[in-house]
Amino acid sequence: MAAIERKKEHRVEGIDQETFKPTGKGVGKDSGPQHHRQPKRTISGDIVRQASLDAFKKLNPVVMIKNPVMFIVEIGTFITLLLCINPDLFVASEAGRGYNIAVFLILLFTLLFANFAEALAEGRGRAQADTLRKTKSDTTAKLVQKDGTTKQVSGAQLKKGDIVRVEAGELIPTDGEIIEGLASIDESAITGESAPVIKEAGGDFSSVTGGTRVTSDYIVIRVQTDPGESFLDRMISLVEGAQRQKTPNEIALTTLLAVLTLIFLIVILTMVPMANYLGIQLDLATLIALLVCLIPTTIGGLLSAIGIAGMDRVTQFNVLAMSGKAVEAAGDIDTLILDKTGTITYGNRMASEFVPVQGVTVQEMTRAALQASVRDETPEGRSVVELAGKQGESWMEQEYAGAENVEFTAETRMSGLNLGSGTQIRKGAVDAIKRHIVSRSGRIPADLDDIANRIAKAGGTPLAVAIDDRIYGVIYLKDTVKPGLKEKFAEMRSMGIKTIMCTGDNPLTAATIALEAGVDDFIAEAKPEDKITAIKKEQQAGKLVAMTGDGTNDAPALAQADVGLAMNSGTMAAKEAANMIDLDSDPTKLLSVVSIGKQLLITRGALTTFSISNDIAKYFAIIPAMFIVAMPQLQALNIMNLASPQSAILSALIFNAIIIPLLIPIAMKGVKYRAMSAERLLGRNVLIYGVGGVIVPFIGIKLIDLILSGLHLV
Ligand SMILES: Nc1ncnc2c1ncn2[C@@H]1O[C@H](COP(=O)(O)OP(=O)(O)OP(=O)(O)O)[C@@H](O)[C@H]1O
Ligand SMILES: [K+]
Ligand SMILES: [Mg+2]
Repeated sequence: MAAIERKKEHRVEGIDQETFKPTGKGVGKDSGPQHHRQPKRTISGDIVRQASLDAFKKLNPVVMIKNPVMFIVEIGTFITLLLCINPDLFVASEAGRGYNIAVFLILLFTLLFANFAEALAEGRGRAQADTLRKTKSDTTAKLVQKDGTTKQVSGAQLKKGDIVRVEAGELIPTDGEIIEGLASIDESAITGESAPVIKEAGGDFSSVTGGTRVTSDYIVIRVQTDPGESFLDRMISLVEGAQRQKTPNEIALTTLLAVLTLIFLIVILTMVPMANYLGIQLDLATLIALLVCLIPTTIGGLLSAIGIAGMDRVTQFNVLAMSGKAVEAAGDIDTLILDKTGTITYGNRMASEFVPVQGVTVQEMTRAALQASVRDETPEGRSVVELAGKQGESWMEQEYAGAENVEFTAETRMSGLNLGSGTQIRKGAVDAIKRHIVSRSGRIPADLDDIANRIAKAGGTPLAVAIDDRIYGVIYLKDTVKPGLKEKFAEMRSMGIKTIMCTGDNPLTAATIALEAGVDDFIAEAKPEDKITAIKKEQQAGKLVAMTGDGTNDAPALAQADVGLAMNSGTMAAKEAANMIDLDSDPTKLLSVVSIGKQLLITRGALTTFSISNDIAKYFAIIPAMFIVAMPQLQALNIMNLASPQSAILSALIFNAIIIPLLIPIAMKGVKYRAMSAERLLGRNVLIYGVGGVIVPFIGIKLIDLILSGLHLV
């Protein structure tokens, strides 16, 4: 009935079966021009203007206090502002008003630069959120009512459970599951991919996303989310950073920086009585300048920009990360577990041959396969009905009147019908059917295993067909491995990541596909709980585990994994359980996410190293300047030979401020990451950012001092 008619309609529409590859986009190098990634978002003038404004707004102390290092700078800025008004406000001071104003302005810019970095990182996401919001613009929907008629309602009113009809050319109003129909859908608003995908009721490709457009045929969907909770809503709040929370790593680093700040504060406070004892009058603006130079303002000012930019980079790869924590975890992944069908292969397993066992004719086998599949709404089931139809086999609705449908589950790995007459028709994984037949004391045909093995060795999925206690033969389901996987998995191996394919299919098919795809290991005949067990086993061995999958049966495992990457082509359940969604449905995308995660961790480490090693030069600039008048023997320390004590302090403070915007590009783009061992990477970065952090400020401060004194400003 409906199934066959739909298939016909679909052929009339001229959709070639060859192109019926719902997930076959953006994979590997071979995808070529077919794949249209979103244009790389650059920083526009608008974003810069908005970020400059936001930099001032973020001066609000209530916002600032979340960043302890910069909050201390803000207090210092406020005190120097008071000193500009009255230099002798707290203690009598010899510093002139001009000096106080200079310190105040440099401190103010230090704050603004740090705020600007954060606002700039946020700005790109916000621009993308605005674009997405346009997609969400008021849609109307055809709500299907109880009596079957439709009524126009606003898309914003739709609730979970509502039934909506969407025709060709219309926007899908919100997320749902197709319950009737098959259509090609343009998902470019969300994925940036312009080639339409085909979605249909039943199976793993039945979920549709609000904001995408039906381009042919029609579909009837059951709404799956309440207002404000759709995928598009979540995507908007994600890219705009509304839900951004500090990751555990970030919190740890913020705490460490706060402790460092406190230590320097104590050191500076104890300097005052010491200096008094030596008869040196330290002036307040200088003490504040010294404190600000020594506390880790560089990393303190760039920390949140680094995190935001990392998330943004993931989005640029067309991956939605639900949390920064997941991105960081990706940077440390040891094991990757992948689902087979729909992840490693395209997932449109299609019946390609009916192979009868000895004593059964091809026609009998074809008929048995058709009977076992007439009510099977999965893509596998439909493809059986279609192939049988092509071979001239037909069936009558009345033959099945009163038949009970046995739906496919990943647990039983079988599907079929129980006829009113008591006849049981089944098809399913060969071992499952064998068990079923043995339990009914039936006979296993001698050539069954040979047929199944031949199909499995070719990488196909064999499905045995049985009526009552007799096995008729095997359906050959063909599926194609996505191109370019082998190279990507090899790259993962070189990064020390182990790949394991976990499939419900038999061991032989699994072995063939595993070899073809180039994974390190595989687990066959896995039920959903076996996938979780596999993940837990790795986790108990202290490994961080990533899982990619697309099916409803993958959802629990996606939730258990440290990084769960769902294919956008998959079910809503999988997408909800995962903490990342790949809009291109490319399992090797995890490689890019791993690189971005590592890059994020490395960038944060590198800039922290740089920030702290900067202090050495600042000591040499400031300490002699403060004490040299009273203690000429400190002259030995005055290796930088700066123009005057005031010039030394201002130069160090200016360097401290402008290093923040100078490092914004690195914070945003991330430190260059190459696939190499963790130790070598660490060594390399300590060398560059540690040694660089010592040398650069010596040069920078000296240069600023030369300019200031050259211009007779100090
Ligand atoms: N519609 C169906 N009717 C009967 N049996 C099926 C059907 N679809 C799949 N099977 C059988 O059940 C097995 C497991 O199902 P399924 O492929 O969904 O598992 P899985 O764990 O998602 O693994 P993967 O997606 O990696 O192949 C299949 O290998 C096949 O033998
Ligand atoms: K500093
Ligand atoms: Mg699956």
